[in-house]
Amino acid sequence: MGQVDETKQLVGEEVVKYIKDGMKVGLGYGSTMYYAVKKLGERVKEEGLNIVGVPSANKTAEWAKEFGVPLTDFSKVQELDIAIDGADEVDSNLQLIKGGGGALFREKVVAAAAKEFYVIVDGSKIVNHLGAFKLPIEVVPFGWEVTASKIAKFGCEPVLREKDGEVFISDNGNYILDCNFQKITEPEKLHNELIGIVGVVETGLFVNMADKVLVGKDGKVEVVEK
Ligand SMILES: O=C(CO)[C@H](O)[C@H](O)COP(=O)(O)O
Repeated sequence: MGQVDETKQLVGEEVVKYIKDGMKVGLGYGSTMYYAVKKLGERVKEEGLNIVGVPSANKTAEWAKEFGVPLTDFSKVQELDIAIDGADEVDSNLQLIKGGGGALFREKVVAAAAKEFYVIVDGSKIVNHLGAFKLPIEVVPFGWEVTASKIAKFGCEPVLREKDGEVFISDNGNYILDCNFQKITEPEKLHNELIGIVGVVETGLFVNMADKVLVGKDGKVEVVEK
C-alpha cells in the first residue's frame, strides 16, 4: 500500500471514532470513504455498534453490504446525526470541492440532511484557493452542450467526463462536466451563479457545509474546525 493510501486509511478509520450507538450516518463515496465504511463494519460486528447508514452512491451501498454496515432507506429518515465523506480540495475556510468520484449530488443531499458533516482527507487536498482541481458540475444530458457553453462564460472550459471510453453517467442518470476554473476566490458566489443555470443539477462546491475536517499527514491526524 502506498503512503497516500495509508493516510486515507488512517483518516478513514479515525472518523469512525466519532460514530456513536444509535446514530443515523450519511456515508459518502471515494477511496477514503472505503476505509471508513470498512472500519464501521468492523465496529458493528465486533462491538455490536447499533447504527444505520444512508449511502450517497450505489458503490457505497455495495461496500456497506460487503462489510456488514446496516443501511436504511433515506425516505424513512428525516435527519441524519452525522455525515462523513472525502473531498478533492479543502481551503482554509473549510470550503470544499467534491465530485471527483461523480457522486456530488447525492453526497450534497446527504451532507445537507446531517446535523454534523465531517470530511476526511490526506494533506495533499489542503489548498490556499480552490480550483486547481477541476470543478465537477452535474448537468442533465438533455441540451448539455448549451448548458456547458453557459457555464464556460463564468471562466472555464467544461469537459464532458468519460470513463473507460464512454460518457460517465452519474447514479442519477446525469452527466458530469469537469471545469478548469484554476483559482476560485469566491466559492459561494460562483456556486450561486452556476446553480442558476438551467440544466445544472448541482455543483461540486460544498460551501459552508463542513463542520470538521480530519487531515492526515505524516502518520498523524489533525482536526480542523470552523
Ligand atoms: O467527492 C467525492 C466523490 O464524488 C470524493 O469524496 C472525492 O473525490 C475524494 O475521493 P478520494 O477519497 O478517493 O480521494
